[in-house]
Amino acid sequence: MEKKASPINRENAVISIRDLKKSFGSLHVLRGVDLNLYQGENLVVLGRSGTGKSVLIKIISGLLHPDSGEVNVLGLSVGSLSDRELLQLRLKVGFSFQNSALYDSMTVRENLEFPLVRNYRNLTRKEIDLAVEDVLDGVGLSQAINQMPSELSGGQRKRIGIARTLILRPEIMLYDEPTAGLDPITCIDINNLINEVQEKYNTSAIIITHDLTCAKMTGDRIMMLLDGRFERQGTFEQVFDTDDERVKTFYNYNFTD
Ligand SMILES: Nc1ncnc2c1ncn2[C@@H]1O[C@H](COP(=O)(O)OP(=O)(O)OP(=O)(O)O)[C@@H](O)[C@H]1O
Repeated sequence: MEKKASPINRENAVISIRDLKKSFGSLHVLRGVDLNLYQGENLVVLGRSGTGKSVLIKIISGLLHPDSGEVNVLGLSVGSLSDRELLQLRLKVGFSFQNSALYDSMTVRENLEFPLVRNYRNLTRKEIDLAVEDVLDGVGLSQAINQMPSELSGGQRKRIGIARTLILRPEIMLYDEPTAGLDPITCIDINNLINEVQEKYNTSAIIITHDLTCAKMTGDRIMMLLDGRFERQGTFEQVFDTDDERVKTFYNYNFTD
């Protein structure tokens, strides 16, 4: 169940965030967040529902604007980019959505082609086919190429959703609740896939979750959002080795290992 060590370059932070704040009216969601994601690292962001995990990754990908603070992604300050520069950056930062975001009226092949054709207009038919076949093989679903999303299981849809993000060969993957709504065995399959993606595609990743098995299996490092800040971070054991009642409650209600 423990994650095996990955080659991580701690000299190179692909994402660095300093004193990030974000409120919605009187709701102060992020109250001074600091974070470094190192090249090659799987970083798990844990937190109870509503603590601002999704807000954080939306800010990283430029979908939401922070109130204050510095957000640096692949050497670029996200807040100062033009719309065009932001689109270019988003090609390198893959966002794997909670609901897989597949188009129901398209086959698996068409779903995978879509981001490629939209972003790279000069590709040949052969290049597109090869990219689709490669990424499907990468997520272990070559046989599903002509199926419709409605014919797939929840776990398979999740895999195709990840493949659709991977087809653009992002340097960074942002996984929003990758195991939400899946049975425990399928969760383990998806956790293994996240680790395989890290290894095979050399991605750095932020994995947003409140699933502690997912955190333990996929995280090289874990950061826990508590009251709008990262108050605990380290290995799984380090994060939970505490008398802090907020952390103990989270552990006791979640973990059934
Ligand atoms: N665009 C928005 N406008 C107003 N409030 C928002 C907006 N986006 C998020 N919020 C609020 O910010 C808080 C944090 O939301 P967020 O979706 O980041 O939580 P989360 O930690 O991802 O929770 P979950 O695990 O349930 O997805 C919530 O109270 C939410 O209602």
